Amino acid sequence: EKTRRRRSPGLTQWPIVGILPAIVSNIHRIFEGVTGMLALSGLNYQCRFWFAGFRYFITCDPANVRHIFTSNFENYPKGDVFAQMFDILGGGIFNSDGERWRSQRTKAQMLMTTPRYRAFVAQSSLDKAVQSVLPFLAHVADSDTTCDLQDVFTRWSFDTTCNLVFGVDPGCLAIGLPDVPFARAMDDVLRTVFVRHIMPVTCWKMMRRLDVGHERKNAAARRTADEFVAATIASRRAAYNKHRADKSAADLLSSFICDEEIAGDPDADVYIRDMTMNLLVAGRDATSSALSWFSYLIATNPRVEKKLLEELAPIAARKPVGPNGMVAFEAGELKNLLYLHAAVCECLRLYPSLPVETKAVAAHDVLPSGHEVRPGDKILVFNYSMGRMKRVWGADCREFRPERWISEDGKLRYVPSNKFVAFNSGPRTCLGKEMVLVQMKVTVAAVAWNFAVEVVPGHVVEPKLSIILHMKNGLLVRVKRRSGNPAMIGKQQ
Ligand code: HEM
Repeated sequence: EKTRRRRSPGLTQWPIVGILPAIVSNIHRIFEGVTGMLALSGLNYQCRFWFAGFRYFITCDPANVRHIFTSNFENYPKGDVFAQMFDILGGGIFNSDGERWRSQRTKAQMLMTTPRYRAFVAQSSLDKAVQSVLPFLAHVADSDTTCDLQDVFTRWSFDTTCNLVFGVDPGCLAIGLPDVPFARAMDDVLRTVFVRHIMPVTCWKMMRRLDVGHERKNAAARRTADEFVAATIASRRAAYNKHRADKSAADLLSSFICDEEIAGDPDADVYIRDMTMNLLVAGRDATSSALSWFSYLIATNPRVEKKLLEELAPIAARKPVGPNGMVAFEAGELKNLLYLHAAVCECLRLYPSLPVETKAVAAHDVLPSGHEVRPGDKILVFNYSMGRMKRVWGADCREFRPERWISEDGKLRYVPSNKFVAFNSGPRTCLGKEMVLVQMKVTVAAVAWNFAVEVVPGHVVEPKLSIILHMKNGLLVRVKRRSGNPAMIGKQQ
């Protein structure tokens, strides 16, 4: 086992410096490198950086995931270093542990599961598909040019998330693709967070103090982002104070402002700032990553595309064709489509938007795999690798095969969340999961039904080195309008 580990095609282990040289030389393919290493080392890998005095435990073992995220949840907080790296999130839900996290989660969950909010998500997803996504792609198709679909979905996601969280659509996905300072500021902030992940803490803190490099850009970006959020909160509060009786707005900011418990908090504005900023960060990049990988997978798997269109055909046949010759589907119409649901899950299994999750260790513990962890250790759960383990998903684990989610009797197969980790597992499971599934289904169904998407030949699609699983070179595609005739299923015009 030791010899195999040392010769791992993933990352080689050296005396004293451990896998550090391998990480540095494989940084461009770190996700695949770690996956190869975990496959050879039995799903878990412990490495020590003796000279730096800290230890990492890397895992994609479902038994350990259950233990860390659920059974012994209290022992594995996010930790202080996480909160320092993500300082943009303030004291919000992502950055908090213990009671502060629990109370925010309860509040956010309560507001995000009301029938009114669900209806708002469903309607705004449809509106955005009809008013922005389809017209934009029609423009690209008619002008016979290429476009970066990842950029399209990042803009879509920013507009959609801003609308759901702040009740404002900044219009990033307008034809002409305008520059939106708030969106650019958020990109700069998240780039800095990634750099902080791979740089020693003392080093980036020093750069922050000296206001140089990424940290300088980050400080300016944070000012832009904070000003936008503060101004939006102030104007909504003013509007609420003026028309106190009107509580019709369904966006989350309005719900926070109307909430009497929050209003009684002397730090209500800080609470609302942190909460909305966290939801914005949570929603924006994860959803755009998922939509980009889904489009890539559909474009390169004609068999799956055909089955998806066959499932949509009976619904499309009952619907009137829009004035622009296109058809969009409502969330309620897509809710029970099994193959569509399976394809979305299968995409997130192979391309989880958060490829890695980090946890701290509060007290000494022995994991189900037998490995010991101690306070000060850092745990890295490799969601990306979990979907690529034969021991977990079988010999065809690298294939995009939605059928694996469907049982022999044609029902959705139950898969535990410690094996399908895209939305996290246990008490910190993603709060946006149901909402994202609605948004994704409405968007991908509209795109797939109306357009054939082809990746530009020679364009290299590979993961970017980032905390979010974006594509390094974007997703350069050509789109062609399809006939609205279901008989044309799967055929490009
Ligand atoms: C495809 C899209 C998405 C994926 C794959 C995803 C996945 C995840 C994952 C893996 C976590 C755990 C992160 C961690 O603990 O570090 C998480 C947490 C969370 N997600 Fe999502 N997410 C998505 C979209 C959204 C959206 C649109 C929202 C709402 C606007 C949202 C709200 C949250 C919140 C509030 C948490 C924190 C939960 C907690 O700590 O208790 N997510 N999500």
